Amino acid sequence: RLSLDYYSKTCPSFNKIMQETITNKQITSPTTAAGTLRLFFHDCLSNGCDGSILITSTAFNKAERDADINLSLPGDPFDLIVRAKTALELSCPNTVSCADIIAVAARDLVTMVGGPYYNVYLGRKDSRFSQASTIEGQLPKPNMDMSQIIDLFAARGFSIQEMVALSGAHTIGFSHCKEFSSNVGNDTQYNPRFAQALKQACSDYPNNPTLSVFNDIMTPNKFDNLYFQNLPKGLGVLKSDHGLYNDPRTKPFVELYAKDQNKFFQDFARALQKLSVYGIKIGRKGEIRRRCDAVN
Ligand code: HEM
Ligand SMILES: [Ca+2]
Ligand SMILES: [Ca+2]
Repeated sequence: RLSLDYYSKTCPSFNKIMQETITNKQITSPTTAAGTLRLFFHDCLSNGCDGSILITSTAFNKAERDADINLSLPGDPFDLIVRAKTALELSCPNTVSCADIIAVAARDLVTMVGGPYYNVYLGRKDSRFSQASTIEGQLPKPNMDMSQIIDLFAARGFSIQEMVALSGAHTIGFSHCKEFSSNVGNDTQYNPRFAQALKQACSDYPNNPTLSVFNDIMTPNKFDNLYFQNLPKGLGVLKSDHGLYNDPRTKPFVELYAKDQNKFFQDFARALQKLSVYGIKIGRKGEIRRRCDAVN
């Protein structure tokens, strides 16, 4: 079973090593926080929070991280996990799972950029496989309509309110132009001046696929509720962001979180804590990987 002090005897330096590694990485690469939160979300929704997303492909196996939807995950969070795992293996070999490392890193980074703190229960095991072909349909896409997104979360036990709270993660980080550019011109939900600015920022994106914009133009690096305040003003970036304000099932929660940051923090923390134990493997259902990018 999971517990808060899972490593207190077997790896007493766990907390210290995690904190040092995470702080160093975030200070030198401030985009690590958003990247790690998205990495964690994608790991958990694809076959559970089991580190399956960290495995690299081989000649015989195309792994999850090479599925189309994961190709935009930045390198920094993967690098962070490697650093933490390397340091942990020196102090306490074969003890700490990669799945636990991501869960703690996501929590610490959310807190570090201004968001809420919540407890992360430990003792997850790592998956023994990772296949790109298994994740089709497991992750939301910005062009899905709201019913599809609601159903996708509901199938995993998350309510509409929890889904809206979790989407508040878009208060930090980036989206690449290809994720929204086809909607900007013909979607009236965008604020016209904002649409103009997005078009301009993305004008060269067919030639330059790395072009991207902030998810929250007001406070892109701070975890707060400005994302929800942006939506009624037409300042959402993705079609799915606009959808949250334009669907009667989700709109009341957008309005609630736009008004009340404490409520957003409370609900986000609770929902992310719930997500962080989704589909976990314990006991013999998994292993402690020696390297996070390969099964033992
Ligand atoms: C509700 C449905 C959701 C959809 C359709 C969606 C879609 C996307 C897309 C297309 C991007 C841009 C990625 C890129 O271009 O690099 C993105 C970014 C991001 N998403 Fe979501 N997302 C959803 C929910 C969530 C949830 C629940 C979380 C976490 C709890 C999350 C966390 C993030 C973060 C942190 C980023 C920024 C990543 C970065 O800066 O590297 N998203 N999302
Ligand atoms: Ca997984
Ligand atoms: Ca923000």
